Amino acid sequence: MPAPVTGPRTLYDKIWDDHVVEVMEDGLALIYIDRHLVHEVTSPQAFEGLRTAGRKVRRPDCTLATLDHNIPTISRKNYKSVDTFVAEPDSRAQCSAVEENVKEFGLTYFGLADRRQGIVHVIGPEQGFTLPGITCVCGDSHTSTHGAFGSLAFGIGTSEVEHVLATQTLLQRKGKNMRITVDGELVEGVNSKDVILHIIGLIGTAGGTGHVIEYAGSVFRNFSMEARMSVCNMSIEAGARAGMVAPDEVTFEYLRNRPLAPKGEAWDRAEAYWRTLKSDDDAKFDIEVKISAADIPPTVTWGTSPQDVVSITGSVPDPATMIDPAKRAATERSLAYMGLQPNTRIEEIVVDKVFIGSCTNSRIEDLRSAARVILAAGPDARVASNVYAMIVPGSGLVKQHAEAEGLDTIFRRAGFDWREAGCSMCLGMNPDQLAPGERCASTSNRNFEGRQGAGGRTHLVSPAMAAAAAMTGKLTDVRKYLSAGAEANITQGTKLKSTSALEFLTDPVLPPPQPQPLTHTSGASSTPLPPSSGSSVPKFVVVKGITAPLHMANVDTDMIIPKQFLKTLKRTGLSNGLFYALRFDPKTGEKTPFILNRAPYDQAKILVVSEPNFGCGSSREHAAWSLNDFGIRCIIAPSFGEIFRSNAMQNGMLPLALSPEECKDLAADAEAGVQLEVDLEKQQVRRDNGKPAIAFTVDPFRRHCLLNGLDDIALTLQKEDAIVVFEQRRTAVWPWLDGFGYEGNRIPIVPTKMSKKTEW
Ligand SMILES: CC(C)[C@H](C(=O)O)[C@@H](O)C(=O)O
Ligand code: SF4
Repeated sequence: MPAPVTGPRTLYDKIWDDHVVEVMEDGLALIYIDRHLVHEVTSPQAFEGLRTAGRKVRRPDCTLATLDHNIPTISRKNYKSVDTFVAEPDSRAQCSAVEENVKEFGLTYFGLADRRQGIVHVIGPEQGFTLPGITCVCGDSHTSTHGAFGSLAFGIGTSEVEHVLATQTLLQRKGKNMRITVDGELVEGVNSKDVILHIIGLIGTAGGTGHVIEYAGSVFRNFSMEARMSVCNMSIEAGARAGMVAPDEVTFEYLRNRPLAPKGEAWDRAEAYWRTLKSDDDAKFDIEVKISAADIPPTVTWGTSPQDVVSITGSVPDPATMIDPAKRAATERSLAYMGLQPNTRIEEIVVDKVFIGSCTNSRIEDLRSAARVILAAGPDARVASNVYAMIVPGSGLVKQHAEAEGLDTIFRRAGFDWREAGCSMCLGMNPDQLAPGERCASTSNRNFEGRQGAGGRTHLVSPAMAAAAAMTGKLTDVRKYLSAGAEANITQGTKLKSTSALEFLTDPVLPPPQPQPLTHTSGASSTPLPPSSGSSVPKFVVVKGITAPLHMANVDTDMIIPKQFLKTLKRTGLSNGLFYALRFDPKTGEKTPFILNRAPYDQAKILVVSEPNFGCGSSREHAAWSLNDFGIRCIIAPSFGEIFRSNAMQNGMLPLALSPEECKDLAADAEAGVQLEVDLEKQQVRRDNGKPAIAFTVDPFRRHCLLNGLDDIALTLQKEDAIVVFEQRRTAVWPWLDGFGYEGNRIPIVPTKMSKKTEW
């Protein structure tokens, strides 16, 4: 077991220590989860798992549900119900499933008729549901956003969602500490989005893997909460499951009087605790990165990974100048997908669409910053004739707030489409999508292939740069709009009212409703579900068979299973969707020569990836499910996206990290038709060509679970006594965390159903 930190501690160490329910022999810990956000894409199978096992939601008072990914962003003026409003049947089924689940399990829910509805990562902070010092999870990778409040917030897969719903805890191994310090003055036109894009460009999409990032230094101290959220949001794009900023006056000011934040004496107590939440002076970080603010330009992405960044004044990179063959091949592939020629000046790239929205940049400040650029361009500024530009506020309340400040008038007058809240074109699970070949300047966080629509091309930018691109029709240096003349335009133009968010946060805070047993009416009932993960985790002892090689770095989960396959209510039937864009020709639907389409690899049981960071990006457990459905039980790679890794193990699969040299060697063998035998019992990879076996080690607890087909929930339920003891202490030390909206809303804790004793 790793020695607990006894000397000076980091912020992460402190929050971790305050949440440990129990530590196992090998250092794995059961940690308590204070806040759980739920949305329609990653929760239906989890609730179904609870239902099948006859379990309840342990802490409805710590759980908040909404709809965000699948919903149309058209006007809700005539909104009556999800059934009539969400036209696409699979999206509708997921939304209806949430509506049934919140009733059946008695959860607080902000539905489409509620102005508090919005993207999970916007509404949590907005309501004061997110607080400093807490642990916060959601079946969504951008849960890292909430770390801006000095909380430990991270994305989880659907099996873990079920685990949290049932037990309010998670089994976790503590990560390492990384600190990124940005000091100095930012140059004009540079904001939080440029800062985080620059950081990802510097450390790479795997730079933070295995670490929790703390953002420190004068730049983050001077940032507003909105700006801190944009930075922490994209920690996952830097490979880190969580990012955080120590809470300070800015944090407290933002939270004071929010509906779900503590009030009165409880606030004073909470604030006193929150003030202790900072890294000690001599705390040890495993990695330190120091950046000078002056070195950060207005930044955009040119390629298909968030690390493909360049200054707005720069040019598209030239693969011919690259020595590393893997890097050269990846760049050539990205440029072909993006339809870009090497050395093209970035400011010459013409866009077709502009999207201002997403959990990165859809808050009031983001909208203000875009509006300011439009005002600076003068009263006659209009969206360029070649561009369709849309603005999608992050929540119904952000929308109302912006309208009260007159921002919608500025946008509409300039020709922007002003929409209702949701994830929208960030990933295009709803009708807001790019057509094949269309190019978009987007304030979202992912520029993966097909992310905003099959064949669509995404350039990630700040809201100010997006507004500038909308007006010129090209990627544009926003500094052009910040001259003295532009300043005069702003002061002479429409007078903006600055309004406090609190004016809109007036809805009463009610305790969660009583659970209501339901007769199912949605797709959830018409499509019978397979048993939950309950006790159905397959054992992994020895897997032997055809091994397919894959020579790609940073294979993201959008690539493993694209968005259109996330609308299922099941955990199975996804093999056709695996690597869909690579396996099927978009025009003819015919199979391509992709490795998994070719015999014998179409029967592969093992996948060997020669390059690092397999499964980065989104938390969709569908990535693991689709590989499993295809028949692949073991993936060998130099490194993995953390959420993917844990999702795979939750499904009885083995994600095996070997050295880059071993992976390259095994991939070359697989190319030559060599079959592998992965023996978890003996911790060996053997090959049938006589080369020596490769030894490996797997975390003892995980190995034990895989060998015996044990599921985490059953194991955790044996820890009921320890969980209750933790909850008693939590109520005594952090009383503001009990009860939805904390005050007078205490509800009895639902006792968890005990299961039969299973061995750890
Ligand atoms: C649908 C969800 C699993 C996913 C995520 O985890 O990130 C989505 O929000 C995304 O941005 O791709
Ligand atoms: S990244 Fe996009 S799709 Fe994912 S939660 Fe944020 S807005 Fe929604």
